[in-house]
Amino acid sequence: MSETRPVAVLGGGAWGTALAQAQAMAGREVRLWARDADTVEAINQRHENPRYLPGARLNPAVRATGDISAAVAGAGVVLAVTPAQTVSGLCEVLAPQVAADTPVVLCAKGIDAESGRLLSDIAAERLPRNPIAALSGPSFAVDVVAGLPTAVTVAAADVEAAAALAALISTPTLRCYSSDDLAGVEAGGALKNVLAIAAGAVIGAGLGASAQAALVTRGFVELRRIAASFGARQETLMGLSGFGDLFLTCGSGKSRNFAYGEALGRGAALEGMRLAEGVATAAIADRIARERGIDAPITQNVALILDRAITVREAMMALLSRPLKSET
Ligand SMILES: NC(=O)C1=CN([C@@H]2O[C@H](COP(=O)(O)OP(=O)(O)OC[C@H]3O[C@@H](n4cnc5c(N)ncnc54)[C@H](OP(=O)(O)O)[C@@H]3O)[C@@H](O)[C@H]2O)C=CC1
Ligand SMILES: O=C(CO)COP(=O)(O)O
Repeated sequence: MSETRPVAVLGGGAWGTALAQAQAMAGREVRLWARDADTVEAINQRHENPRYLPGARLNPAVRATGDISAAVAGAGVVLAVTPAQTVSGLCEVLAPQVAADTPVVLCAKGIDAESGRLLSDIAAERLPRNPIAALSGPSFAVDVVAGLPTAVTVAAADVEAAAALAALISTPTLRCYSSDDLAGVEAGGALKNVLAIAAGAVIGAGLGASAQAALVTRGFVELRRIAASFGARQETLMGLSGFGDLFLTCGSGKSRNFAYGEALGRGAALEGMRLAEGVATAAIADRIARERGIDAPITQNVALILDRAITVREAMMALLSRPLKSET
């Protein structure tokens, strides 16, 4: 793995653009693949991505292309940054284009809805010759694109590969810790989105900050149960990609998931709102919890709210009236 080879970023949305910007600001050669021709043009000609990060000025070293093979040719690392439910298809497209030894770092936060598997499982199947890693942690694209500091975790099954990748991707403002708990890092990042919807819904429905804190805390217990069923280690879930990201997204309207939940709670129209990853994850996490016999009532109620089977207030009443037990 050489530090002089370009970084390929696949996905011209908010997070792909922000990660490309972070790499460019650290002096690295960056090739950003976006499928939308207007986005490619805006980035190359005007150094901006008005559709996904309006107002952000991009480093001219971020070069975009609509040709995925050109983006990944000779790259030292590939960052895959399209939404979770597109990762399987992206890996299929990538397989014949990418060199066998090039690490592919998954940056989406979700669980594959069709199979109920973690994205790294899907990627390892589609790209059997490539080292697979995941990047997750508290990091709003709008913060990272502006060069504001944060820290995330880069995980891979092999501890040395994870450390080498973390060093490769780290920048002076994006500090990358490493972990060999791939399942823990991925599951924490995916499941916190469901709780961010719940937290936003509570605020939107006017149920107050105390309810928000209680719900997020009990939701974190569920997150840890469901993540454990994927093989996650508990200490990973207490770190940046678990608690850290939960803390960020469950308390800020800058979170797309929180904003989605908040609109739901207010009874506002959801049309025109951008995809919140937690919507798909709530349904699949609820299904997984049932199949595996895991008690996850908050996840279940978020899925019901998203299905319009129950209102936010009804969900809260249902949660409050469950049989009392000691806290675990
Ligand atoms: N936004 C954030 O702050 C953060 C997001 N993430 C995660 O990163 C992932 C991506 O999120 P984000 O960048 O915000 O999403 P956006 O909605 O901002 O952008 C999604 C991008 O993916 C592209 N895309 C969608 N489907 C496909 C496809 N099938 N093939 C190729 N490209 C596709 C879209 O292209 P087009 O414009 O043509 O539709 C768009 O460029 C999510 O899993 C999210 O949870 C993680 C950390 C921070
Ligand atoms: O994952 C994120 C920040 O770490 C972004 O969260 P949202 O997708 O809810 O905006």
